[in-house]
Amino acid sequence: MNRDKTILIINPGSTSTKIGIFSAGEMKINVSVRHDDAELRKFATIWDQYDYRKDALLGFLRDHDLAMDDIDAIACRGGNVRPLPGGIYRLCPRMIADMKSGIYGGHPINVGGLVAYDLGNQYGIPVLTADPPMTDELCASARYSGIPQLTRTSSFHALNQKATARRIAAELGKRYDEVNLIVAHLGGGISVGAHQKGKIVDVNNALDGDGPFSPERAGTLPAGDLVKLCFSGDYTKAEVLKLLTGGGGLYAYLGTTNVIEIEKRITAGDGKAAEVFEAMIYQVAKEIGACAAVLEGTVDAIALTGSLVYSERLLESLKRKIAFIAPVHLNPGENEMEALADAAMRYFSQEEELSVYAA
Ligand SMILES: Nc1ncnc2c1ncn2[C@@H]1O[C@H](COP(=O)(O)OP(=O)(O)O)[C@@H](O)[C@H]1O
Ligand SMILES: CCCC(=O)OP(=O)(O)O
Repeated sequence: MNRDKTILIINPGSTSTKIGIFSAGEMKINVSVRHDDAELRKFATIWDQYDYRKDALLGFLRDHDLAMDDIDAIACRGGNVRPLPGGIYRLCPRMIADMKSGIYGGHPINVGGLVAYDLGNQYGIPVLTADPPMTDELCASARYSGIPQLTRTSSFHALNQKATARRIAAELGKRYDEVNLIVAHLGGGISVGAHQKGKIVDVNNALDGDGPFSPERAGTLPAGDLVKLCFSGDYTKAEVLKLLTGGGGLYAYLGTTNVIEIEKRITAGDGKAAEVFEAMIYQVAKEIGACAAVLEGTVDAIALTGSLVYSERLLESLKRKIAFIAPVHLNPGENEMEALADAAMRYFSQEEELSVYAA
């Protein structure tokens, strides 16, 4: 193992930018810069966040007395590229063009990918990603929507889903490809995946109006009513898309994505906040139940991960609804930073070959 490499890890989420430094075989620094709703809402598109997210990164380096010349590689979580097998990829012009096209989704990880790519070019170092969000292992049935014009795709927290699943399998004393797991990533976006013997055979498209609603996303909507809303003349296409991603979910009902703030309101007796928060948990539980059916009832464990897992209120309610399915394992926060560092080290030690991005 090549232990002398220093890796800069960039992980922009919808409500945070996580930045890390992995060096001499361990994670030396791992910080999460939280972004205020008001701050992020100043930007009309995710691309307008380029300078903002880059400044957060360069500010982090300055604060820790680091310079880009100290860095051997950058590892980042994204972005939204065409559906691909899991693995380690080196960001390339085709990936960047696909991120910029917006065809595969518009999430700040694209901006993070571009910031990383530009810095990589400027300093002549590789920029890597691993198990990006479009990692696609869906089974044939999962691709059907109900009309041939629309195909279900996977766009989700693939990196954390896989890393968490491997960790839970190890806790069970088994290999990942020996177990059936349900993993719920509960963060700014929510994804619930059915992992069958090492493959994520079904998962909601966490970005684009599918699955449970989340702090900032609408999740699945009543289709007929959505069509009427689109044609009502009251909304532009961009406004409707914003309702699905960014302006949906807890934000739409309560005006904030900040769950710590929402919990304070609930404790202070805010009945609406309590009802909306409970509705989100209810939808997550339903999605977990659906994954149990996909796995035909053979579920070794359910893993709950993401920052919402720090909420005792959420855990108490969610566990009550799902504990009958399988033992519930908690993994609050995420494993993304370590997973990206591990991938970069596997690249340097040539333990794993780079996957090639399809033309
Ligand atoms: N200690 C905590 N307790 C409850 N909720 C939290 C806590 N910390 C963060 N959150 C909530 O978790 C969500 C962000 O989750 P995170 O996994 O960090 O996602 P993202 O990558 O989307 O930024 C936000 O809604 C935030 O308010
Ligand atoms: C494309 C899915 C990635 C995602 O939704 O990440 P966050 O929940 O961190 O915004």
